[in-house]
Amino acid sequence: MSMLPVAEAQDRLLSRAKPVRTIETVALPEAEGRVLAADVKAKLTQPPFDASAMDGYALRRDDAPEPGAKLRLIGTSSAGHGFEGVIGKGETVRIFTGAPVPSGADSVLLQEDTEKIEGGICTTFPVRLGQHIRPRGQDFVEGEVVLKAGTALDFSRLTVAAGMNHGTLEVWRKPVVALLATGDELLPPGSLPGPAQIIASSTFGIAALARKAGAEVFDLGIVPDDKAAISAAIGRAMQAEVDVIVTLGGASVGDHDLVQATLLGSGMKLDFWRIAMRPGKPLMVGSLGEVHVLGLPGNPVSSLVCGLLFLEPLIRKLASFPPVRRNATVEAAATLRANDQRQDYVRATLSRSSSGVLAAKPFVKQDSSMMKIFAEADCLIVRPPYAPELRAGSPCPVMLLRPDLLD
Ligand SMILES: Nc1nc2c(c(=O)[nH]1)N[C@H]1C(S)=C(S)[C@@H](COP(=O)(O)OP(=O)(O)OC[C@H]3O[C@@H](n4cnc5c(N)ncnc54)[C@H](O)[C@@H]3O)O[C@H]1N2
Ligand code: MOO
Repeated sequence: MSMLPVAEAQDRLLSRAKPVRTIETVALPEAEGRVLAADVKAKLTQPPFDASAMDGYALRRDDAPEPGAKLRLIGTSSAGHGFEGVIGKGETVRIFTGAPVPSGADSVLLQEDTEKIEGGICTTFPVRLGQHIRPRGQDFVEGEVVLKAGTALDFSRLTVAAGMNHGTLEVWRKPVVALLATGDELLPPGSLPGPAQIIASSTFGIAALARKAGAEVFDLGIVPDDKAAISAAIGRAMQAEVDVIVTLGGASVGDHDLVQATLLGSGMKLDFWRIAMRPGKPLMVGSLGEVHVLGLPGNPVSSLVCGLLFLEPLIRKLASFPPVRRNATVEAAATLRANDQRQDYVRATLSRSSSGVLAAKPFVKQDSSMMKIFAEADCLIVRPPYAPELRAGSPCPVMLLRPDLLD
């Protein structure tokens, strides 16, 4: 039985994937995690006026070059309430952080560097010309392109977008991923399973992966191993104009594995089926018109590993995000035996040795139905096809399951 190498399967899937190019206008709070579809120009200049950077006194530097200068207090400028007059020779205005610098002033002296005297202040520190003033437009000026199309919107980009006075932003539509769990034995969590029934779990992990990668999830629920039921669910996904259909289970060769046959009957073009990997061998990839179809194996760990290797990169490409960098090299904490023809993804924990080196320790049992071990794992040790024995202490390639949690 011929099996496609993992890298070739990934390339074939991704080379066909085109980023979604429908524009949506969304309110700023909904724009987090989205990708800009157009350049964003500043609608105003920031700061809109020369502003004080400190609480203190606005003055003319020539009036107080050295400590001991006495200045007459003629008013106050606070944020939102500027001083309308002009500062003349020997005069000062009380000023607060963010307040407009009054006309005539060219510097701000910290209040800590002054002493109050009758009718004004006496300086206790030399003044440098222009100190503690933020010039108008120091941040950005009206019409300036501050965020470019293609930028992913996170906390700092949303802040500057708001600061530029944008209440809405134009972003690419999220790819929509339909999820369908198949199997007579499956029940949703919270149900009372009968003797031959189990809980459908992998939908939740795949949905979480898909959302984190930038997709909107359309849950088609659970259908029995029945061609008409599978076909009807696929029809609902097509009608909803989803970008990707993901099926869970029924991908292998058993009498009840009907997913591929049903999809072919619905007009699916099969791209490939069966990958030289463990777990996840029965993965199937095809297309229904423009819609990508991924048939994931039923075993939860197999589904999730296929999700990490195929679904996540697909969604990120459709959503205009760069791939997640999950690959790292650590040390093997145990000796790993020589591999066969399938690329092995070995569940392992990571821990730091006393010398600070990260080492991956494989779980003894690697059955692809075992969710608990997968939840405890930090990484997958990647064992290429026909890799020779890897001795404990050797460099060891891994795929990180939670790359953002690694320091
Ligand atoms: N004769 C062969 N048998 C099998 C082969 C093979 O090559 N020849 N491949 C094996 C491999 S590898 C895998 S992986 C499994 C995958 O098979 P299916 O995709 O057809 O999965 P199912 O049979 O539907 O289910 C497998 C297992 O997983 C449970 N399951 C299904 N869906 C869910 C779900 N949504 N959440 C949790 N658990 C689920 C299901 O009850 C089964 O226990 O095939 C091997 N067989
Ligand atoms: O390839 Mo299967 O995914 O080993 O259990």
